[in-house]
Amino acid sequence: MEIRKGDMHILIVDDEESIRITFEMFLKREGYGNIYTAASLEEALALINETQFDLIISDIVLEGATGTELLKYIKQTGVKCPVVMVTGFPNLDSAAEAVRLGAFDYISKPVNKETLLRFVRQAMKHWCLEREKTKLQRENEKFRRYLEVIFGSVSDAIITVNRKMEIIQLNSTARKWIGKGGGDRVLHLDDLPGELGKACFQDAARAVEKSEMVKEHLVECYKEDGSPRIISLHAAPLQDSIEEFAGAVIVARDITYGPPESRKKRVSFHGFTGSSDLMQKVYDLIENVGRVDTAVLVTGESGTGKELAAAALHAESDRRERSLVKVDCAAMAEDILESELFGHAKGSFTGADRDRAGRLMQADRSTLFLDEIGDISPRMQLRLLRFLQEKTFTPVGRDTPRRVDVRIIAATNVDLKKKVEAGNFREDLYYRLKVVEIELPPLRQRRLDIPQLVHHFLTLFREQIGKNIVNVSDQAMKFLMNYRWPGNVRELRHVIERACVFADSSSLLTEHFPVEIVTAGEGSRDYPEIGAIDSKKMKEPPVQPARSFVSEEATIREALQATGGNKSKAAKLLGMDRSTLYRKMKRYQLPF
Ligand SMILES: Nc1ncnc2c1ncn2[C@@H]1O[C@H](COP(=O)(O)OP(=O)(O)OP(=O)(O)O)[C@@H](O)[C@H]1O
Repeated sequence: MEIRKGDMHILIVDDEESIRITFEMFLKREGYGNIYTAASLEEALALINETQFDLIISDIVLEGATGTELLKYIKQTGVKCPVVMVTGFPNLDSAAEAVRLGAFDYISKPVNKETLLRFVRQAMKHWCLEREKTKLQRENEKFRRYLEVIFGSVSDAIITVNRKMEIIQLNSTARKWIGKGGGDRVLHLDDLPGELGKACFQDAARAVEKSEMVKEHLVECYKEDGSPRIISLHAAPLQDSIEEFAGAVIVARDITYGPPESRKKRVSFHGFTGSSDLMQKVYDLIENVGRVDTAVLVTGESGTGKELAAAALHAESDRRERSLVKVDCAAMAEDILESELFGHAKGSFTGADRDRAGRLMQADRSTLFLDEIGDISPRMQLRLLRFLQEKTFTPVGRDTPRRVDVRIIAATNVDLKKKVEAGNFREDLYYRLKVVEIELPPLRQRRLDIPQLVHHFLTLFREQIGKNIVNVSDQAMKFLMNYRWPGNVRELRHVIERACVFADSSSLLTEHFPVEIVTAGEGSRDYPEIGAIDSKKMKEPPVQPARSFVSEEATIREALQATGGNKSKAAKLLGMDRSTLYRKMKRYQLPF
């Protein structure tokens, strides 16, 4: 840590003016800057209190005082600065005392220019080294404190031992695991109790004796309360700064997979709302399966959130940077679906006036969501099976196959297994699609989610519609909780939207809900007070005559009539997806 001569602050203390002037001149000519002089001890102390000096040159005999008093003052006050004493005659005792009191060196009078400059150079060299040392010590201390904080705050247990397996350090987690107060008394790794202690000793011994790393050594042990715990141990040899072997460090991580109830419940997940146990399982499954590049079949009644699940699976996967591509298989006739999926060459059929890449191509390196997969024709089933087996497809009207990297997520609300059994769906395709199945539970099986969903949609529509609706009356909420919800969350969403449109106060009241919801609740078992719902005690309510199902065909007919056959408008009016409307029209054999 070099100091430039011109930047230095040097104090000359001498009661003889001629010496002060001579020394100052010698130093200034040599390029040293900021030279201060003091004629007495008092003057010197006053200057020392004001200025941080890099060097003090002081006569050992001052008028009415001594240079050693100056040294004592410097020592007592902790001022850091080398002091060179000038002795009038070579008195070894006073010189020795000066050095004992912390003087850097002493010069005997008479002092010529060369001697003075030589001493100044040496003192400066020493001062620079001192400053460098202090800086390094400060940095080391800072670093040590950081490490201490990290060491103490990590959830892993960390133990360091020396070559003799004596414990050098334990962090707070390690102390906790070892047991109450045990950490203070444990001095040797051999003293650690139980299976964990034994394993730590073995791994540390391997690290120390063979200088080997131990990775992911799994140990099954028990917590103080008797519950099982799985620990993953790592041990590594420790070497000090001169590469000498110093011992080992052991890091132990608790990887026990806690039972689901011990983990925090999620109230929402990728667009889903609901904290019921059934939905927690769905969230966990999506999270785990999302990352694996496998085909997934999402099942569940209409409106349970199958499309949301597909989007969540895509969002959890490494393909998330590219857009999810969706194909609604029920909404299209076979030929159209074929060219939609696989693409076509210009002129391959009437109306094919240009090349079309198709959704599979579009979904390359992404995910293709095939909604209503149960509705595809046998020919499409075969084409899809080939694609899943070979990862290649040939666009309509072309000869050369194309290879793409597409993850398939399919969804259905029909019982595909039954379709397979009835010979209406290929078994081989069924198993290809259903590598993993995610079943979304109907809303009536997770009524605990209803209040959360109601408030979720209330917030959404309040903002969209621009009304200040903040609440739902207890009576209305009870009806909502008692209803069977054949259309599941989608139906609930529409019911809340409709209620928000009708509401003219700050609350949604019974009168704002459709009559079938209010009457369906009558006579059925009441659920407990909203705030006191216990999901475990909740069972399915007695099956109601599903009013909305009884009149469904007629309602759809009416809606189609009212919209002049416009299926998009009819679907909107009915509060269902276009694909759902198509499926239902098929089911009731209504003309397309
Ligand atoms: N748990 C949920 N939380 C919030 N919104 C939900 C939830 N489940 C479904 N929804 C909403 O309900 C509507 C229907 O969901 P979605 O389209 O995913 O259902 P689906 O099972 O695919 O229906 P279908 O079988 O009729 O195609 C959407 O508006 C969706 O955002």
